[in-house]
Amino acid sequence: MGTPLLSVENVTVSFNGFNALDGMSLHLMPTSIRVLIGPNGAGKSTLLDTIIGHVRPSAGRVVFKGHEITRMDEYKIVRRGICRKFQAPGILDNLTVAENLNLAARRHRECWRSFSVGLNKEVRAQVERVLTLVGLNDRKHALAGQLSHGQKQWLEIGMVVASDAELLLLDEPAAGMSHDESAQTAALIRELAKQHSLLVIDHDMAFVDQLDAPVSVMHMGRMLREGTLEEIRNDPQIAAVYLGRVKEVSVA
Ligand SMILES: Nc1ncnc2c1ncn2[C@@H]1O[C@H](COP(=O)(O)OP(=O)(O)OP(=O)(O)O)[C@@H](O)[C@H]1O
Repeated sequence: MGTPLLSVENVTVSFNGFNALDGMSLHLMPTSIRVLIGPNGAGKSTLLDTIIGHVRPSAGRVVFKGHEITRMDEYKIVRRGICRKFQAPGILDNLTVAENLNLAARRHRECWRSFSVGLNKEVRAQVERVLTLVGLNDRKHALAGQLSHGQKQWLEIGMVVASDAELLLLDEPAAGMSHDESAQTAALIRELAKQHSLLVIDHDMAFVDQLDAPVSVMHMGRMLREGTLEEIRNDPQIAAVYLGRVKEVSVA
């Protein structure tokens, strides 16, 4: 087994004495997808917040590409190659699709090389590559505000990719999408996993099934179980932690 891209080791996060994460551990290999599920309040968002440096753990460590990033400032973690996409799109409605991608690609590169001669050419090439990847080539001159809900989500995923993030943290990327849009989003995530790693929170088991990836189940701030979706579905302990929501886990 190779070296993980990301290791979360025994992390504890407390809010006023309550442990939202309580000795949580998770390892993610390069170019892989991991789905994170768990009942409400299990600590999934807090885990993503901790990885990106938004909340500080009181114990444990987070290691990314061999370097400890625990308690590092959020902007430094982003520069190192981790990017989080929230459920609500954070795109600029009055700019075109290409302009939004251009901003994302440029912002990251200018942090590193303000005086680079080849910057414009490099940014343009990156924008073209991402437009194709997220399937928005024919919408590149459209205002982002005029896109459908699904297209907005793909644009935002594209912005994360344009910023050269190696690890993408996605929070319910297919929420509110039609059946077809969900399927396209799952295909996009599988395509992205050829070059990136993705940690995806989702509650929609039909969507999780399409991702065809290992599933980690969180409960009360820790890892309860890891396995295939099939193994998770057939595990009585997992059905028990979901209480009334057993059906959601067991039905495709
Ligand atoms: N800033 C905060 N201050 C106090 N408590 C918090 C804070 N953030 C989260 N919590 C608590 O920590 C626990 C874990 O919350 P978290 O949002 O990480 O769970 P989750 O698994 O993402 O849940 P959901 O699926 O409902 O989004 C919850 O009990 C929540 O109320």
